Amino acid sequence: MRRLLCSPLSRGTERKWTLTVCVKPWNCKLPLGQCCSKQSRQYSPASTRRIRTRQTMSSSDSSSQTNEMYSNTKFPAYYKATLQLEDHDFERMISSFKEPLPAVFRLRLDSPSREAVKAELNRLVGTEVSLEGGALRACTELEWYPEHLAYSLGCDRRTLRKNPELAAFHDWVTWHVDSGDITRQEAVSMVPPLLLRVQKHHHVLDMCAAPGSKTSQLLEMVSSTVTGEEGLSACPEGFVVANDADRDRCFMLIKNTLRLRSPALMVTNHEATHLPNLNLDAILRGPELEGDAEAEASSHPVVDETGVFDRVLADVPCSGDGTIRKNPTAWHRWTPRGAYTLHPVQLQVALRGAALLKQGGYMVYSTCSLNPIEDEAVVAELLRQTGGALQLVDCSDDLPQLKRRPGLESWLVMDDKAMSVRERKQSRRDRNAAPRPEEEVSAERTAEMLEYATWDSIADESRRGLIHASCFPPSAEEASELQLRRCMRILPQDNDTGGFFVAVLRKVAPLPSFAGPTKRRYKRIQAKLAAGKVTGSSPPCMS
Ligand SMILES: C[S@@+](CC[C@H](N)C(=O)[O-])C[C@H]1O[C@@H](n2cnc3c(N)ncnc32)[C@H](O)[C@@H]1O
Repeated sequence: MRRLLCSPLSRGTERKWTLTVCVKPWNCKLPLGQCCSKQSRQYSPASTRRIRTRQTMSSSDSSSQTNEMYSNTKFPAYYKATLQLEDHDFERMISSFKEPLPAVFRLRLDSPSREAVKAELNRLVGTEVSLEGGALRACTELEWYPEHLAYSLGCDRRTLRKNPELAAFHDWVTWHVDSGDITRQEAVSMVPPLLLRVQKHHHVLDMCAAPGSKTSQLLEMVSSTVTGEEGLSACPEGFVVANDADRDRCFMLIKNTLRLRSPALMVTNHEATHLPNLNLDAILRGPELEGDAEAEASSHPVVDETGVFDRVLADVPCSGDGTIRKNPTAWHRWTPRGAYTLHPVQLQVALRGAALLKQGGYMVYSTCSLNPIEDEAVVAELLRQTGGALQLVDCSDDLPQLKRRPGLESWLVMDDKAMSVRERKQSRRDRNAAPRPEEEVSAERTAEMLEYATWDSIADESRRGLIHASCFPPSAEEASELQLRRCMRILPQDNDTGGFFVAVLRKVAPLPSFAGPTKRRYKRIQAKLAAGKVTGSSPPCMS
C-alpha cells in the first residue's frame, strides 16, 4: 500500500496546486520523504480542499438522526407483506439495511498498473487496522467478481473519507481513482454489466447512464488499450453510447468517464423512451455524395426497422430503496406511491431498449429497488408486449459465488390506502395477542393475496388512476410461462451489499410492432424524404 502525503503545498500555476507526494506504505511510520522516491502531481484547488477538510460528526448527533431515519414503519411493513421471506430472514434483511455499506472499488481491466495496484491491495487482505473505538478489517476481495478485481473495505465511504486515521489510505484511493486505475462503485452496481456478456466489438447502449459507474465498466469491456501511433489510443471496434435525460447528470457522466480517456464513448442527452435508432451503415460509410433522390434519401439518418445495438443496458430510474444502506433518508421518505408512478416510465424505457436491440442481442433491465412493481411487474409486461420476441435468460451459472434469490411470481399490490387498512387490521390482531393456529394465518394470507393481487380488487377510481393494470402479478400459469424466476434479486444480507434487481433478456425474434404498422410508417417517411417533402435531420421517434 502506498501513502500519499502532502509535503508543503507550493503554488504552481494560477489555477492549480503542485502537490509533492511521498509514495510509501500507507501505514509507514518513517518521516515524510525518507523511505521512498517522491512524485509530483497537480491538483485543482477543489481536490486540495477535499483533502484538507476532514471532520467527524459527534456520536450523540448521529444516533438521534439514526433513530429518526428508521422511524417510518411503512417500509418494513410493505416488504414484510410483499417479499414472502421467512421471519428470521426478513429480520436479517432489516438489520442489514441499517448497517453502513462497505466502500467498494474495482480495478480497471486494462490499466497498465493493474497488477502493481492489485499486489499492494493483496498485502492488505486479511489484516486489521486499529482505529479509535476498535479495529476494522482492512479489505477483502469480492470473491464473486471475475478475476478478483474488486475489493470491499471494512468501512463505509464516509468513514474512509472522514476518519483521520484512514486519511493516508483515502488519499491513496483518491490518487488511483483520479488516475483511472480504480473505480469506486457499489458492489451490486457491478453486476448488470458483468451479465451483459459484452465483447470488444460490441455496440453497446447504456440508456440511463449517469453518473456513469456502469458506463465506465462497459467502456473498459469494449476498449481495452489499443495503442496507435505516438501512443494515442486507436479507435476500438466496439463503442458505448451513454445516454441520460438529465443535462446536469450528463456532465457528471462525462466527468466520471473522462479519466478513462476512451475514444469509444458517445454521450447523448435524450429521453430514453424516445431514443432514435441509428442508421449505423450510413454513419460508418459517411455522407453520400451522389445527387439522385435515392442516394439523398439514404444519406438521411432514416430509422432502420431493426435495432443496431448488440447490448443494451436499461438501468432505469427507480425509487432506490435498495440503496438505503448508503442513503438512509430513502427509508425515511419511503411510500408505496413512488413505485406506481415510476412503473410506466420504466416499462417504456425497457420497451424502447428492446426495439433498439439487435436480434440475438442481450438486454439487461435493472433497478436498485426491491419493489416488484418496479421489477418483476415491468419485466412481465415487457415480455407480454414484445409477444415472445424477448426471453428471460437463465443466469444461474453466471457469477456462481454471488448469492441471489429468484424473481417473484406473485406479490401484493398495495398503495398507501391499502397499507393503512392492513395496518389497522394488524394492530387489532396484535391487541388480541392470543397465538393463532398456523392454518388460520395461512388462510388469512391467501385471502390477502386475493384482495391485493388483482385489478378487479381495486374498486376505487382514484386508486385505479395511480395503479396500472400491469402492476398486478401474472396468474401462476403465466408466471411459469414467462419464467419470472429467472430474474435475480440481490438482498443486502446475502453478500453484504445494497439491494438490487437484475433481469437478463435475449431478443430471439423481431418485435411484433416492427413487422406491422411501424414498418409501413417508416416506408412512408422514407418515401417522403426521397421526394423532398420532409426537412430537418432528426427522425421521428418510434415509440
Ligand atoms: C439509476 S440512475 C442510473 C445509474 C447509472 N446507470 C450508473 O450506474 O451510474 C437512473 C438515471 O436515469 C436518468 N433518467 C431518468 N428518466 C430518464 C429518461 N426518461 N430517459 C433517460 N434517462 C432518464 C436519471 O437522470 C438517472 O441518472
